[in-house]
Amino acid sequence: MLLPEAFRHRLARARHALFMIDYDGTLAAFRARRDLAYPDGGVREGLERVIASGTRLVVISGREAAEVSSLLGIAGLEIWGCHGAQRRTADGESFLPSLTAEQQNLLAEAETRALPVLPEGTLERKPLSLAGHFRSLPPGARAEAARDLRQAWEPLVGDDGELRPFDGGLEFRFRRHHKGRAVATLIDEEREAVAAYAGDDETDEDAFRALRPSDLAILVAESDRPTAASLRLRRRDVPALLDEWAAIGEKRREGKR
Ligand SMILES: O=P(O)(O)OC[C@H]1O[C@H](O[C@H]2O[C@H](CO)[C@@H](O)[C@H](O)[C@H]2O)[C@H](O)[C@@H](O)[C@@H]1O
Repeated sequence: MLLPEAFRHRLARARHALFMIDYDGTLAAFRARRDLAYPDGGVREGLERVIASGTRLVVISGREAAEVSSLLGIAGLEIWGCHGAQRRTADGESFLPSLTAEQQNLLAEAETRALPVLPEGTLERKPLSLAGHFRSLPPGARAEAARDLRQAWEPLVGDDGELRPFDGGLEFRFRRHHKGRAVATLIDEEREAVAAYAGDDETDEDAFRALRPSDLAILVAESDRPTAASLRLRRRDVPALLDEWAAIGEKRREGKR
């Protein structure tokens, strides 16, 4: 059993369940080619089983939702992309907040500053942010690219724009778009639900901190590190975690019949 016993009991008795989970580094291994980061074995089946067991399952990713959707290829999956600012419903309808003219100018300026310092093909343009990726660079060039990009973007940091490191890169984003906000919104929509969030990265710490004390924050990591999560699992444990969660829901459903 991977879930703490007290949480298992709460989940077994819950009338509503909410499971929020990150994509890269949690459901899929990191790859130098972002378009090839397909889910690990057993993940698709596990997610489908969780949904069928009656849980509201939401994937919350730094990527645009459509990318996660095409990598996962699961019909009827709710995905909140762009660090949770973009909402894609289970029906595939997508809602993206618009940027102000000032924000659009800031993003354009960030792109202008990034292009001369980043090797070709390492800047990812997203609807609400820009991410510089260092994973595909030779080890010796990574620190240099990270330093140069930080220096290029630092003058743009202010009340609105911020720099956030993530596993393998650095992102220029807007402060109000973060996973903690998405989690707070979902919990507000599902006040009665027993909830959990699982993720691996620095950006997932925002999500952990937005949970209620009775919810479960799961860090997916190979070794310990400072975190707001109370449980740590390895990525290879994730399919079993999904199965365990689904089995509890299935039992709850059988009990209701
Ligand atoms: O919030 P997540 O679902 O964890 O997304 C975080 C970022 O994931 C992607 O980048 C990461 O995965 C790539 C594929 O394995 C890898 O090449 C890169 O080094 C990783 O940082 C995605 O490209 C970003 O937009 C997401 O913010």
